[in-house]
Amino acid sequence: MAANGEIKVGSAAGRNGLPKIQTARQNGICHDDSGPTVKAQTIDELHSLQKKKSAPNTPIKGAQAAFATMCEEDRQKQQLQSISASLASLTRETGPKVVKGDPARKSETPRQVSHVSHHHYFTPTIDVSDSALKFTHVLYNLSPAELYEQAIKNEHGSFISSSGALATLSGAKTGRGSPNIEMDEHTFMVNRERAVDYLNSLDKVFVNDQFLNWDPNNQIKVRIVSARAYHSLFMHNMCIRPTPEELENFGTPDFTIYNAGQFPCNRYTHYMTSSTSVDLNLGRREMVILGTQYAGEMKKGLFSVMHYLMPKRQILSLHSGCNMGRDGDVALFFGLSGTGKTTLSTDHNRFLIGDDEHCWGEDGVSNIEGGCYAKCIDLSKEKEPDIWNAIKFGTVLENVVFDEHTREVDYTEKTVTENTRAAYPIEYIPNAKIPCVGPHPKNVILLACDAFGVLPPVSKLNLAQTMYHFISGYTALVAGTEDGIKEPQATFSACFGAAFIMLHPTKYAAMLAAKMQKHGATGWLVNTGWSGGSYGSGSRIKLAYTRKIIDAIHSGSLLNGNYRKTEVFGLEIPIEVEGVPSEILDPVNTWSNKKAYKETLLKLAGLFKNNFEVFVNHKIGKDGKLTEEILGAGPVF
Ligand SMILES: Nc1ncnc2c1ncn2[C@@H]1O[C@H](COP(=O)(O)OP(=O)(O)O)[C@@H](O)[C@H]1O
Ligand SMILES: C=C(OP(=O)(O)O)C(=O)O
Ligand SMILES: [Ca+2]
Ligand SMILES: [Mn+2]
Repeated sequence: MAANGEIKVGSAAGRNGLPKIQTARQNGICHDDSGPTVKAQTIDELHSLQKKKSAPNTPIKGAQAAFATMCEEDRQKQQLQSISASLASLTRETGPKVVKGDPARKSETPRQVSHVSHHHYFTPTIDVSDSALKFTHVLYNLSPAELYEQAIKNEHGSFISSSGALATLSGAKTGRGSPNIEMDEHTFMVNRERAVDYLNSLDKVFVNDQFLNWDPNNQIKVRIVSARAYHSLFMHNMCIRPTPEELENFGTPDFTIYNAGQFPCNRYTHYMTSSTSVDLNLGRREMVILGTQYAGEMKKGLFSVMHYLMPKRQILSLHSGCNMGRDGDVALFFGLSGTGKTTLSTDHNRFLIGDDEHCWGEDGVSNIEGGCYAKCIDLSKEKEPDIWNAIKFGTVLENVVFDEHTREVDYTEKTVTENTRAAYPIEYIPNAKIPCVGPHPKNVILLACDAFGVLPPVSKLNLAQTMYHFISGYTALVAGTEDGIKEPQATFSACFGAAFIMLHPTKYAAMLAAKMQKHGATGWLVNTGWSGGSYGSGSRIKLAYTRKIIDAIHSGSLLNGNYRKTEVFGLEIPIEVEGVPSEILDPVNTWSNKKAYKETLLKLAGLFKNNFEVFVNHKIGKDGKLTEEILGAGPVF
């Protein structure tokens, strides 16, 4: 019998097969079977015992507890002042009265308020409007578990999937628009005030203080103020997560996002053509989101900021995935959305540095982000096991459809959108390279999903060709027409990221050329799109084949193979690649209608030529000869 009166469940089964319960006795008094008494007088106290205090909210350390408490109070005060300043509207000097914690957890609020007012900080003063008297509770850098609870309690369409991910809906917008950068200051301020007033009107806002860029010398501090737990968890996953110590010394952010995505912009405001607006102000180091809850806006908005800040330091910002082999060979994967950056950089045989946004500086490459944002449409465990396994507790799963009872996700479902996504911390990929930095790239792979089906599955590029295709930034998506007939639609997006670049495309191209030359990197063009015909008659190149091609690039075996040149685009294509049927390496072989092939090839060549027209009068870097070569590196017909 247990001395303290606990209940023991006996191993001997009773007559009905269930374990026999031995009720403990003390001093001959039979106790009830509710177990040891807890040190609580009320149910609230009992609940409070459940939770152990932890960093970063109360980092009280050992014998220095008293001292640490004082520092902690000061630190909290400073932090709240900083957040209040972030939320200040333009008509007031300070922001709302911010309080840490969830207003729903009533027991916390008075303690926090009295604790802070002791420091003469939360004494309400009559200000210009009633809104200034209002408290806004700040949920500061909550953990994924806390954010799950907030989302499930308060946000419609939030559920736990069978694998433990947080399934959410982004609302009416399920994809990205393009951000406004060239609007006037006044209009920005109108939108900023609208977003800030909206956020201040809420009982609680989420604040994330995090970092961007794994290169410690070029890291920036970002603050994200948002109204939804979904947005807070998304950024928790996508940005670099500070340690408790780093958070303690965070100070003032370098850049702040105000995400008021549930609230529309005012369409009577100058420049506003819809109720959606994503505005970047580099001078104020702020971004304002109104009218769209698509979380990708935040990540790509910050990426634009990096495209401005990094080149000023001679660091090239890249819209690319990046991984590294066991021998330290680094590859970059450029490409527009859906071309395979995330899929192909997530490679079980290599170390993942990042799937989407990188910097290339003096010492090598660094990932800007702390997480990945994978497309989930038609995701399969067999073809993409690492991404599949990353969809677990902590991961945000956007706009997917699942069984209402089992919460099993059907990744083939496009009912909400085709752009279903998973956002997870990079360490959810087993072979992530932490810290996410690596040496200078050896291979620069340009990905195009050519739905016309005329680009070869792989071509080796010289430097001029690499620049030509980098500046062109081609891919072809499949868009539905009014008739419902789907046909390929060419997209050209300079530097594979026209929406994010802040300088003229040739500036980034010149930097890339210089770095590739200096470090002896080889350029490749890989078509992850159609083979055997355009969309409709041909089919998408098997992922398994593309992986074999990529393997051959990494290993160096493709560099030393035999090549021949294609007509029109003048691309060097290999005669053979291990594990890939040789006949598919030249697309003409895969088309049964050779005339249709030639017509389609010339059609695409024409689109390339038209697109490049705007660049013909630009010099690329200081090298006049390279500029000439680049202009000659396009299709000839
Ligand atoms: N041959 C292929 N190569 C790369 N991706 C392919 C291929 N065939 C099909 N896919 C699919 O195309 C999508 C590529 O998307 P993703 O890797 O997220 O692109 P990005 O990161 O460039 O936006 C994935 O859903 C992937 O499964
Ligand atoms: C987040 C995005 O990036 P990608 O599709 O390149 O992964 C996006 O385009 O919305
Ligand atoms: Ca993209
Ligand atoms: Mn991606």
